[in-house]
Amino acid sequence: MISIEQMVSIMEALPDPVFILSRSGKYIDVFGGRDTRYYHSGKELIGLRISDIVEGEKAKWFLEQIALALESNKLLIREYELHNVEIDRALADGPQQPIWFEGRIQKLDFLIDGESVVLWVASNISERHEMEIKLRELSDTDQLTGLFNRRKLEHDLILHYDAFERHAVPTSILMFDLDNLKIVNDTLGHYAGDEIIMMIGDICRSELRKTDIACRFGGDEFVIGLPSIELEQAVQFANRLRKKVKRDMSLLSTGETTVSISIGVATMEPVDRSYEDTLKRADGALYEAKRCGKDQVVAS
Ligand SMILES: Nc1nc2c(ncn2[C@@H]2O[C@H](COP(=O)(O)OP(=O)(O)OP(=O)(O)O)[C@@H](O)[C@H]2O)c(=O)[nH]1
Repeated sequence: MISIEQMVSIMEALPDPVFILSRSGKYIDVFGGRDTRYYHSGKELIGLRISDIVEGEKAKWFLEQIALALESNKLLIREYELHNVEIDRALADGPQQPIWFEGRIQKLDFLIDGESVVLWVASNISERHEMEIKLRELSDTDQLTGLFNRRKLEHDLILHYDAFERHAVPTSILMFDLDNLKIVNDTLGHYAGDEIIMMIGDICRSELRKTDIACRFGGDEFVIGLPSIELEQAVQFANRLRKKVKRDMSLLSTGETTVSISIGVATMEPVDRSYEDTLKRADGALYEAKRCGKDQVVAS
């Protein structure tokens, strides 16, 4: 049979900190979580309220979660970030970097000082969180250029088409293809061709806003989504990009071969049933740009 003293000792040995919190956000007690590589000691918090130690919006969020766990009477699982600089108290030794926590919040079936209480287990999941971000980036990224891949482009264009349908804010789409890459590959080798494709990635990054979506669509074909940009502005941007590519490529030693880009431009229109219709028009315009002699912009 486990004695009361042993039970307290077990509680203190729990690997993750366990908080007993009242409905009004008072720290009634804290157990466990003593490894300072992962946690700060929470003992200093006992007797304080959440609103005494974190700023308004964050405190409100914690109180909402407590209320939800109390009302649902079910285990509530929430992920959140906390940095010790956000906490208005000197906490004993612990991680200096922000910590991602998984909070497991469960109603307790007794009152303390007339208030309902929850048990809140806060597990440090920072490593897992970082790994998830890396995996997401990898699954969204083209390896050679570091631009987005087609999967991510399609995902984002679906959202932009929804915004267009709801608020009539169009996204313009540029589809472009390198001119004469095959000759570079055939004369200077595949690595020289790869270098050119990578340079296109760098140029896109230098020319685009944070909200733009640049994607390697496949092979030597690229697509750029320009949210909130009308056709005329998109054509101007496309010409700037085309000239920049030509200038940068002229500095390479590709012999007789001139590498440039041909661009098709289209903007979401009410006749479009999905982003794919806009993309098809950009593709048609790109075909025209190639047919008319390459190194040019055609709008659909
Ligand atoms: N080095 C390299 N070449 C690639 C890659 N992906 C596609 N290519 C090449 O890009 C070329 C694409 O074919 P085309 O578009 O017909 O060739 P192009 O010389 O650019 O022709 P135009 O578009 O008519 O100017 C092919 O030779 C592919 O092998 C890549 O990742 N690396």
